[in-house]
Amino acid sequence: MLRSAEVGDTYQLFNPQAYLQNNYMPPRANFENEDCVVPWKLRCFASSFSTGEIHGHTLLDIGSGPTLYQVISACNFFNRIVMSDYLEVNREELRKWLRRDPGAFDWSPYIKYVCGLDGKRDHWEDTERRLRETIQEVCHCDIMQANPLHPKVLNPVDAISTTFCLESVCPDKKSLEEALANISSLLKPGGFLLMIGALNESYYLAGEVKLSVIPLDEDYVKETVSRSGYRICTFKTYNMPPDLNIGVDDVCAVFYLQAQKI
Ligand SMILES: Nc1ncnc2c1ncn2[C@@H]1O[C@@H](CSCCNC[C@@H]2Cc3ccc([N+](=O)[O-])cc3CN2)[C@@H](O)[C@H]1O
Repeated sequence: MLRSAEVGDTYQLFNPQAYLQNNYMPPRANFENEDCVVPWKLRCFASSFSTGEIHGHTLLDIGSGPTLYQVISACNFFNRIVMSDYLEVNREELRKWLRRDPGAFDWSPYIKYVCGLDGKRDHWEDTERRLRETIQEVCHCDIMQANPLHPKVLNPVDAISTTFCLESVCPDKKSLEEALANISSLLKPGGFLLMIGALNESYYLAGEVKLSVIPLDEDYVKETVSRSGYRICTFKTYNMPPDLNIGVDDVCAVFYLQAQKI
C-alpha cells in the first residue's frame, strides 16, 4: 500500500490530455446517447441545482483535475467558483480554457448539453461566458492537509463539489476519512457537498502512469459521509455498461451524492 507521499510522486506522471481523452471524449462522452455516463453525470448536477435550494456566494471544487464540466450547472447559482487541484499541469489546463487558449479542451458540447436540459441550448454561449466570469480562481489543493488549500485561507464556502478525487488520491480508507474531514472543514454548516466517485475501481490510467484507486462500495460511501456530519439528500448509481469499459480503468459503477453538512 502506498503512503500519501508516494501517491503524490506517482501523480507527477499524470497526463491531463490522456485523462481527458480517456474519460471526456467518446465513447464515454457521447451526447447522442442519453444512457452514456457523461450525460448522466451532467444530469445529476443539473438536477441538484434545478430546485434552487443550492446557491450562495462561493462554490469550491476540490480535486478538479483538468475538467470543469462538474461546475457548469453551478455557475448560475454562485457568484464565485474556485477550482483546485494538486497538479500544476491540471490547473494550467483549466487556465487555458479560461483565457480561451486555442489549445484548451473544448467544453462546448458539455455546455450545450446542460443548456439543452433547460431548453436553452441556443443560449449556450451566454452560459459559457457566465462560466468564465464565475470561475475566479484556480488554486492548489492537497486533501491530505488539514487545510487543503494551505497556505490560502478561504472563509467557509456555501458548497463543495468533488469528483473522483477521494478514492483516487487516498492510499487507504483511514486517510480517505481524514481527507473528507479536511474538505468538510472548508464547508459552512448547512452547506452542500456534491460528490461523484468511482465504485469498485482499483486502478486507472492517465497516460504512462497507472494509478491506484481504493475500491469503494455504496454502503461504505453512505456510512462514511453520514459519519462525517452530513445528511445525505440524494444518492444515485450508474452501472458502467460493457461498451464503456475501454481499458482505461476497471471502474464498475459511478455514484452521485448530494449531502448537506449538519
Ligand atoms: N493530495 C491531493 N489532493 C487533491 N487532489 C489531488 C491530490 N493528489 C492528486 N490529486 C488530483 O486528483 C486527481 C483527480 S482525477 C482522479 C481520477 N479518478 C479515476 C478515474 C476517473 C473517472 C472519470 C470518468 C469516469 N466515467 O466513467 O465517466 C470514470 C472514472 C474512473 N476513473 C487528479 O486531478 C490529481 O491531480
